[in-house]
Amino acid sequence: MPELSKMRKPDVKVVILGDMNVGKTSLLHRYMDRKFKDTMSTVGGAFFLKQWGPYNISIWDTAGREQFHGLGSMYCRGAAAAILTYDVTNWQSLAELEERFLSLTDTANNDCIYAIVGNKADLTDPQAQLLANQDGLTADQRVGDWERTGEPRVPSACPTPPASPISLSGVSVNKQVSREDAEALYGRILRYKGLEETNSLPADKMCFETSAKTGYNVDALFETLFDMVLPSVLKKRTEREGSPTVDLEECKGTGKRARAACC
Ligand SMILES: Nc1nc2c(ncn2[C@@H]2O[C@H](COP(=O)(O)OP(=O)(O)OP(=O)(O)O)[C@@H](O)[C@H]2O)c(=O)[nH]1
Ligand SMILES: [Mg+2]
Repeated sequence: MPELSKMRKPDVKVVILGDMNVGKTSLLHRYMDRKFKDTMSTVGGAFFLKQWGPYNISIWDTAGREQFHGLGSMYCRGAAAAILTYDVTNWQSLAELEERFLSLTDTANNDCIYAIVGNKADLTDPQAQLLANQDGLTADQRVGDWERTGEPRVPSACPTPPASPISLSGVSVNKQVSREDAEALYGRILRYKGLEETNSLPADKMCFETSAKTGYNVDALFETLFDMVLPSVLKKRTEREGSPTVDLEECKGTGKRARAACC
């Protein structure tokens, strides 16, 4: 792990928000460490550093618990992208994004981009679950939300756990939020921000369904966003260095899988 003191200041900031238990920390672990790990409910916030080509991206994980709500706008300050995360099996977690988390992004950059992410797709989507079976995960790693050990949590995914791992033929259980619901929320976010839909990134590109557990769509989420924030990175760097020109080719396709530091 690179020493933080030797690392350059991050060029751009991405923040992940959403209700407790939706899987924000798990998504970050899956992306950064390539693993689905046991998590503890986040206290305050934490950040990860990702090297993306020649740039450093800081990704801020936040706590979904109500008691840390006051810190949210601080974590969003200066963000170039916000990942608004819900749990596809929990309708309330989508509603909370609008009711509780959207206003926190008032401190983000004016040109901040927004992704709406429905996590835990492995619980509802055969394709997302299939990856788990192909991944060579152990039965232990495949256990669901409700069976994990560690700090007790209030399970929001399902009121009652299934008796056995969900079979591919029966995975459409408990899906409470459709893509259309997420896309409709994206439209409302644009309106809240005073943005025209026609001049903004389209909803179908900015709404993702992911599984931190199987890895489904996780790389696509982060890497699509990183590519989208590059103009913001370049603008910031130009402002900082006072350079009138930037080389857009410089940042394409290099070091995409570079290891990142986290703390
Ligand atoms: N089935 C399934 N469970 C998941 C997935 N992602 C996370 N979980 C489980 O959901 C629970 C909460 O995950 P976290 O990543 O800690 O959730 P969080 O959003 O960071 O929660 P806070 O830190 O409290 O805000 C844990 O039991 C995870 O194992 C997923 O993609 N699929
Ligand atoms: Mg967390």
